Amino acid sequence: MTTTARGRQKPPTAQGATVWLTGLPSAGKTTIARFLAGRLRAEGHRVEVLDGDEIRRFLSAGLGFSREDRNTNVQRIGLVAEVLARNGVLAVVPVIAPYADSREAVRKRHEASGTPYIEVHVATPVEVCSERDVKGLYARQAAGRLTGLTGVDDPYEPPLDPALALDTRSQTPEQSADAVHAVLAARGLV
Ligand SMILES: Nc1ncnc2c1ncn2[C@@H]1O[C@H](COP(=O)(O)OS(=O)(=O)O)[C@@H](OP(=O)(O)O)[C@H]1O
Ligand SMILES: Nc1ncnc2c1ncn2[C@@H]1O[C@H](COP(=O)(O)OP(=O)(O)O)[C@@H](O)[C@H]1O
Repeated sequence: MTTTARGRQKPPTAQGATVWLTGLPSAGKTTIARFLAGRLRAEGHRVEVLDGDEIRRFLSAGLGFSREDRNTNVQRIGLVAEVLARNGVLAVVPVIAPYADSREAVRKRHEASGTPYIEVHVATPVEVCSERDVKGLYARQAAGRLTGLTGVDDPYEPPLDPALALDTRSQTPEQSADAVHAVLAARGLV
């Protein structure tokens, strides 16, 4: 607590951060984001989950999955996340963000304002993702009804130096979320 000029007690300013969960479709990004957000909220933190699907319905409506459109989508989300995080919110971002240069631009935006940015690679192999196939995208691609699926016939550039890489084959979603929480705790952010 700090004391104001009039002697009133002011709560300490909350420290925000962006946690970006990058990985293939069906890797586990959304599931981990939900578990992590639930735990953080229960601890009293201000949390927003910027879900890729929801963002694409509104903020990024009309964008497709070309390299250019994905970059535009990721930069928009990066801007919103940074604004939230700069103002004390823990912004949790389960978004594929397949290109390293796009992710780097988001990192730089955070660095420019001194806002913590934590990159987590949800490193589920494509074979496991295609078995999970939560939204049926891998089946549609295999049937020739979808092209440009990330990790199959569209690029995914894995992070070279993430704060954390998760092997979701050997963890429950809760364990994966707890591992992300541990990184936040180690950095004094929670
Ligand atoms: N061609 C293609 N490639 C990848 N993903 C596809 C595609 N078409 C639709 N979808 C669905 O779009 C969901 C959101 O994508 P993102 O906004 O996270 O993608 S990106 O970062 O802009 O690349 C993404 O959500 P998740 O499955 O939760 O990752 C997919 O379900
Ligand atoms: N450790 C784990 N972390 C996250 N998801 C997991 C894990 N283990 C199994 N899963 C399952 O994998 C699927 C991932 O789906 P989802 O979170 O929608 O992926 P994405 O958002 O990356 O497309 C869910 O059915 C989830 O229950």
